[in-house]
Amino acid sequence: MLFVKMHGLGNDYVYVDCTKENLENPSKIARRISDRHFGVGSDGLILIKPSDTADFTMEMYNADGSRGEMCGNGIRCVGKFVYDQGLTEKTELQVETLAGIKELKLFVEQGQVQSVRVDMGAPVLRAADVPVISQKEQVIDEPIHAGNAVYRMTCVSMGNPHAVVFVENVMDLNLEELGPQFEGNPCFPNRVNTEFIQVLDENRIRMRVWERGSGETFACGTGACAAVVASVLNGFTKDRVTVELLGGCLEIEWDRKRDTVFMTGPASTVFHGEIDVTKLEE
Ligand SMILES: N[C@@H](CCC[C@H](N)C(=O)O)C(=O)O
Repeated sequence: MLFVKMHGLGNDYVYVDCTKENLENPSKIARRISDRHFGVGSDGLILIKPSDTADFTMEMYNADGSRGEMCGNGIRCVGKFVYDQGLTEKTELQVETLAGIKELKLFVEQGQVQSVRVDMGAPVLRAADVPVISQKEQVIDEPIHAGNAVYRMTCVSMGNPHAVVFVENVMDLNLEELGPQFEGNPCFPNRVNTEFIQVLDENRIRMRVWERGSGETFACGTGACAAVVASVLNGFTKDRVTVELLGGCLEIEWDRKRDTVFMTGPASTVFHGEIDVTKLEE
């Protein structure tokens, strides 16, 4: 299998051109290839496929082999991938995902993709649609028990489910312990991605993330969008916010008039490789 290892702010995936390759059992390959000791090492696997309704389809798998409906950092890399590989010459693209068709704009200078802006669509707040089990119509600043403590969360779907939790200092948290307590909490029927947010000022937040199916990652694009929506709803920030993640910064804007969220950030290639997937051990 030919692949390209890419990352968006350190949120790294193995990308496969499935307009050419045919992968059987991608969920199993995702688990094996993501292993950082016995595989390539990544937060998951992303397949680029043809689409009947858009320019391409993005199919994403977490490191545990589960399917993600959407991936913000991944979709920027898909834009760079199809442009760099000559699968398209377009700099404005539509990519089909399980969370609908997303529009990408590639900023290219001297043939190099510098950054990608994605229209991530409208945030979904209705609890049943996130999904999160609650008596409330929307979960905004509501309590949740995790471990021995009570946290307050705001739940947002960006096509995939997110719980956003505001804390004093994100660097003080033990995410290996805390993250799974949110991810596996019975109030989230589809599990959840959890963003821990420290508000720096009304234009800037700092975030660490525990991703459903992959654990702590260096960045999460859908998570950064959910975090900004939650920050606005809780009165902490304006609509345009710089999100500081472990791997760098994303610019997020919640356009309230059009009710859509724009995400802008980089996409990087690490290396090209070839692997015999039948020899990967689990
Ligand atoms: N890293 C991603 C999100 C990947 C999917 C997520 N773990 C899920 O299962 O929903 C991003 O950049 O958005």
